[in-house]
Amino acid sequence: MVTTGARPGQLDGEPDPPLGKRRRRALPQALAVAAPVARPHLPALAATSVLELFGAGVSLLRPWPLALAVDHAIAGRPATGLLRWLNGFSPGYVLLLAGAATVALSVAAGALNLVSTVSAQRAAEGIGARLRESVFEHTMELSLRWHDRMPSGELLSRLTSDVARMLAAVVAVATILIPDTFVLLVVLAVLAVFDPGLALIGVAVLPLLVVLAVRQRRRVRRAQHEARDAWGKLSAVTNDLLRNVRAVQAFGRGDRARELFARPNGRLRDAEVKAAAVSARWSPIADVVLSLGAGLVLVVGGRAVLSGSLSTGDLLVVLAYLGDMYSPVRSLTRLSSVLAKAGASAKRVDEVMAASESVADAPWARPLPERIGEVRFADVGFAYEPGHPVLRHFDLVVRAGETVCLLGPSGAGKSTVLHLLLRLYDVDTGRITVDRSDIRDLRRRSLRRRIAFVPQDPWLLDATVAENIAFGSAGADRAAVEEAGRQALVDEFVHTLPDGYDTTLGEGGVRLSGGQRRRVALARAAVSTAPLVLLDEPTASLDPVSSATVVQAIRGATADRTVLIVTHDRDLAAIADRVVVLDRDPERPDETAEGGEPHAVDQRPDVLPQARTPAR
Ligand SMILES: Nc1ncnc2c1ncn2[C@@H]1O[C@H](COP(=O)(O)OP(=O)(O)OP(=O)(O)O)[C@@H](O)[C@H]1O
Repeated sequence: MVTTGARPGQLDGEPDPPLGKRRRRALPQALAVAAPVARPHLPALAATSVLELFGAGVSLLRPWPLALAVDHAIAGRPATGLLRWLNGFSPGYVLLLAGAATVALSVAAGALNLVSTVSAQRAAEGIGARLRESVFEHTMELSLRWHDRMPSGELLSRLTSDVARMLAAVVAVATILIPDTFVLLVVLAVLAVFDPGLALIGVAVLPLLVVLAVRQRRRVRRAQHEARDAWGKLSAVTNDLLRNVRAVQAFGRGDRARELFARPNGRLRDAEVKAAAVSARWSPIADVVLSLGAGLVLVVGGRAVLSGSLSTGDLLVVLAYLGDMYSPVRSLTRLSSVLAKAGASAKRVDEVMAASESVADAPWARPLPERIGEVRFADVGFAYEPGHPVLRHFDLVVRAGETVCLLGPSGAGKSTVLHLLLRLYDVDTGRITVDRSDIRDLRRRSLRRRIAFVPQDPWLLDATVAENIAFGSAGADRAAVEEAGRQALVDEFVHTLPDGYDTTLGEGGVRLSGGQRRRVALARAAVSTAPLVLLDEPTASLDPVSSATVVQAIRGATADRTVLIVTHDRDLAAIADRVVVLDRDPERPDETAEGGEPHAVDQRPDVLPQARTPAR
């Protein structure tokens, strides 16, 4: 479980320092991000590496049947050492044995490779699932200010494709790094024992290769950074356009949407082409350098065969081992490219994981009791953007059991008042108290559990009507859901849906009308037994008859509860015990784009909106 916490002394809204100033290099960064979630899968990865080692060991035996066939069966040289027992057999039989051994070694190596690849993939998928879970959990804890800055499409691309690239690196490390390093070392040792001179000639090209590989890795990483960023931007734009497909079609602006899509799409194409070219350039370079070594061995070894100091079979074995050595060298340099890609992705995932802007619980935070009394905003100041205050010196008291209606012009900050009480954002100055306790000293979860909230844009999940209503209260059973549906007039339309309360609503509740969505959101509040109810324009987009019924329903559902309503609806305002106008103070200078600063004015509901009393 990855926990989120603000840096000591960090406030909500205080952004994290620029990444470059505090982050690690790409590879350690990849390890730092993946290590905590990879730990439980380390035994499986270790088992994979052991299987790969066996596979590599079997592969290393492959040249020997060839030498057997050439030297003993074809050239007629007597076998020595461990193979002396073959001398009693005919050349045909030795050839048969060599052929059978070649097949058997291939089958064994293939089987080991299959098992190890499946096992590595399984471990990697386990790590991936946990990593995605950790990143997701972390983002759920991050402040809305952070989410306001981070486009959801960009976040989605980090959560999915960047994590996938990191997994590719995990699999590659288990299946390439460890076994191939082993193969390389064994082949070097065998070559050194077998023919030290030829071995030295063969490996002389390796330092050059290492220098080139390091330079290549840097280039790949840079190109991959650009490509990953381009991916993120395209995802963000696509997500935005898809979410607004109705607006695009309604305004007939498919051309503009195509234009908006085409720009990041083109940039991604260019970035990917560049990244692919950088990666592709490597393969021929490595091959040329390696063939240089093999060519030298062929010349020097061939001369030794001609002079009789080396057998043809031995030269073939040296060349085969050089081939065996070059193959892991090639894959190790390719691995460096995979790691560079993973490093670029890890940086993007780490950027999310390292974000610590959260409306965090204070270490001393305590739970809020079940029953709550007075809610007070005292001299509250708040700005989404520095220098653009939305609320300043805002005071409001809502007593236990009271229904208070918040009125005011669009943009005055009414919804913001509700968001601050929910601690979706923290106040910049002043304080909000519940029963004299500053809400920053209370556990967020307990605070939010004591509040039923109907937002202005009802957020519905792609789930059934019943599941959407039950979202308002963790313990709600079917009977409670249907009762809440009855109270919020969901009953009126639910029977027209194909599966009633079990109808899936589609993304964002797209299968419902605006008014129907609002009723489902109201039912969410009705099903909750929270003592404090916050309603943001609950009767908007309802027809007058439904609105009147909903007003009555709200009355019934909120009896004995403390209610704060934001509305422009006079009928709804009439049920309030008190009306507070959140206005912009005309006597103060215009410091915001839209006018003066907002302040609260109490009014009696029956004299709306002319008469005003001084701010509380
Ligand atoms: N996430 C945000 N980031 C930056 N500014 C925001 C954000 N949300 C709201 N604002 C700004 O804060 C101001 C108050 O917004 P708020 O939604 O509280 O107004 P409101 O009184 O509820 O308006 P309405 O009656 O139109 O719903 C507006 O000027 C708005 O542009």
